[in-house]
Amino acid sequence: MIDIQGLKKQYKSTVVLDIPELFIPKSECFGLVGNNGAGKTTLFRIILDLVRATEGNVRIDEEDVSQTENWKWKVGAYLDEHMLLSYLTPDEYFEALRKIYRLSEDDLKLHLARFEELFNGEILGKKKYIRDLSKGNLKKVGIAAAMMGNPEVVMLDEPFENLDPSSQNRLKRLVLHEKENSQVTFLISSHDLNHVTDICDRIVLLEKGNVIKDIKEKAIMVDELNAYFGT
Ligand SMILES: Nc1ncnc2c1ncn2[C@@H]1O[C@H](COP(=O)(O)OP(=O)(O)OP(=O)(O)O)[C@@H](O)[C@H]1O
Repeated sequence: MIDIQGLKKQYKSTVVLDIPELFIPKSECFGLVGNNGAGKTTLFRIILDLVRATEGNVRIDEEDVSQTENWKWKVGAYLDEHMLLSYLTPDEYFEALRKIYRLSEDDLKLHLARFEELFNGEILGKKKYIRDLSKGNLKKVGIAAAMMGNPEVVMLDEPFENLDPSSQNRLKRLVLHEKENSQVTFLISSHDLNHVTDICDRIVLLEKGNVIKDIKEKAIMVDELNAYFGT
């Protein structure tokens, strides 16, 4: 489904990402980990064509993301708050997305009902602008937005960061429920080794832009990562 070939990103003479080959099949819950500056966000930004690779390409269902547009309707993503419209309230924002995705009002209600527990009464009907939300609540809006319109791929950059412990567990349950009930392919970057290993089928570990581990066996994930990170 997502096929990465000969991917390299360079800023001046520094190579920040170098991935000869990486394939992420449909329905996989793919976890991406690595220390600060390892290249996780850069990889996500290249997949979304927010930055261009220096060499190589990313294909989603055979379509080169830097050359075509149709893949955009298959992908939902939340990388950071720049992806939100901060002058709207969350209700206005979801309504705007409803129109973009051509969903009915009932579809939107159904979608948002899935997030009721995660929103914890803090997001909807509050008449508070997105720009005034706490970091955790901003993240919740972004995640709910990324999952709108039945995307085939959902990309979340550090989704557990800034969430309180109950919200982290609620988000985990939400992703696990989605995994069980749909064919969505998740790409999740995280510094939280426990959460990411709990929900992901596979973990790729980046170090200085290189894939140094690609772990597909659930039983050894935690030990392998603890050994690497010294945790
Ligand atoms: N526009 C840019 N110009 C120069 N260097 C950049 C630019 N964007 C990213 N980098 C560099 O690319 C490298 C990878 O950064 P990236 O943000 O992808 O890492 P990350 O794994 O997401 O880190 P973190 O865990 O801290 O969020 C870093 O060394 C960063 O400084």
